[in-house]
Amino acid sequence: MVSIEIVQQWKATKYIGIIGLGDMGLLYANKFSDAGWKVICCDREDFYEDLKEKYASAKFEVVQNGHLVSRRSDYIIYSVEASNINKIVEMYGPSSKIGAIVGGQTSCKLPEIKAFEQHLPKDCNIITVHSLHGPKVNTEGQPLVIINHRSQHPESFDFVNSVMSCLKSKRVYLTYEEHDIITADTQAVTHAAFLSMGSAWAKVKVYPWTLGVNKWYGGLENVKVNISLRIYSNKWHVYAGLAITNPSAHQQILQYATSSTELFTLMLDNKKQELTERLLQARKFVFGKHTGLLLLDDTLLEKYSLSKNTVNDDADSKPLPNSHLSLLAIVDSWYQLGINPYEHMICSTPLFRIFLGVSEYLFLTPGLLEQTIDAAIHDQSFRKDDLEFVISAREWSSIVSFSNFELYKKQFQAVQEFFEPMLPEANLIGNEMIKTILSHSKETLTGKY
Ligand SMILES: NC(=O)C1=CN([C@@H]2O[C@H](COP(=O)(O)OP(=O)(O)OC[C@H]3O[C@@H](n4cnc5c(N)ncnc54)[C@H](OP(=O)(O)O)[C@@H]3O)[C@@H](O)[C@H]2O)C=CC1
Ligand SMILES: O=C(O)C(=O)Cc1ccc(O)cc1
Repeated sequence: MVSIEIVQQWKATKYIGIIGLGDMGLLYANKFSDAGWKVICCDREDFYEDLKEKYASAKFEVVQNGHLVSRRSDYIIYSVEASNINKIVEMYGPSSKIGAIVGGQTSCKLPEIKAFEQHLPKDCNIITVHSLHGPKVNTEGQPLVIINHRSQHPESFDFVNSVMSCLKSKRVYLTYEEHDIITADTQAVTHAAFLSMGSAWAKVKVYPWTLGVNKWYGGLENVKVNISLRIYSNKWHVYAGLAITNPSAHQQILQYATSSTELFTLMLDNKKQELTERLLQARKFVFGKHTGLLLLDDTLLEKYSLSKNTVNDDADSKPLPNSHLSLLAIVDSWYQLGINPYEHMICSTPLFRIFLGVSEYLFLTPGLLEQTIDAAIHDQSFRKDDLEFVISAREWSSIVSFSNFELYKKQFQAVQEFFEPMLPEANLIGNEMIKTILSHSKETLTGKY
């Protein structure tokens, strides 16, 4: 433990540098400077005049470029696009102050660490971080991974911990290899599922919340819509970077596409028994040891609908049972890959916890899985949508496997455009939903895992 006096001394004498003043860079710049640290930031040199004006009254300083940040900062954090990390570290890394600590915020650590090892002077320490949440989520209590990769002095690690403590996040100490495997299991596959739902809806040109109480109605459906739109309201490069640059993520996303295809084929072939046996095995593997309360419940989520309809408006129509292929496929994927998702809870994002919560609800609510399998086999209402979903899951998997950033961007932005008019409202409702879920699941999460 470092004494308060030492921390005060560090705050008075040391500088934190942030290269990349986008969403996450700005979050850190505000948090650190509010906590009394001296912070120097930059974004692209072309933006300097605008940024200087925009942040004239901020507590942090804006300078022209990464060279100027690097030569003055004792801890330098690269908060830039994952696909550009090598190029940007190559550019500014050699300007790092002698003995500086260097880290980054990119979501996959292998390319970041490689860039640091290749381009930083040998006297630099490498201690990198990853906040496992988006820029608008309260940092308090969320997981923050800290990777102490190369440090000459124990003090460097204490220093980074002192800086990060103002986020009040739950610090998790891992190697970069552990980090990348876990985030492939959690983040990458979660995004693949919700990206596939969104592109399937965009392809059939359906805003699912507009179909009255017949289809996609109720708590689980609200989660699918809200999270999918939340992802599409973000920047494509965040999702592309974390999936494409992480080799472990390719396998996970491919398995998700394969599970979706195979389960859908069993539905088409009317193989109810085979489908049931496969899903029961998956349930036993993933949820077999589950005890206590569920992470989420359907009624909690009922009110977060974008739909203006209520069941009373349309008393004659009954919601059609969904096959929930997207949720069946994730549990099957975990089973096929031998992944216990609860083991990753310490290092999970809000979206992953919600995805696990709704899957848990589907598999553990008495009778619901059986009812879902029945609908999947006998009810054709979601067949066309499921087909589009399978195609989309396979498309995303191919794009990621071929590491095609351009196609990723094109596909992402086409869907984004389709949902554009709804994104602001969806985000408001989605934020409320996430807040409720997170506060509801806090005790369950910390108590159980
Ligand atoms: N958004 C999220 O939810 C999270 C993101 N991350 C990771 O954090 C990193 C940053 O993400 P985020 O803040 O969302 O992305 P942003 O696009 O908002 O921020 C990145 C910023 O870096 C700037 N930049 C590009 N090149 C340079 C350069 N040479 N010098 C200085 N600045 C430069 C970009 O400018 P320009 O736009 O012009 O290229 C942009 O403003 C990514 O690696 C992402 O994966 C991690 C956790 C959560
Ligand atoms: O919670 C999620 O999965 C998000 O979508 C936000 C996010 C994006 C990238 C990260 O590296 C961490 C969190």
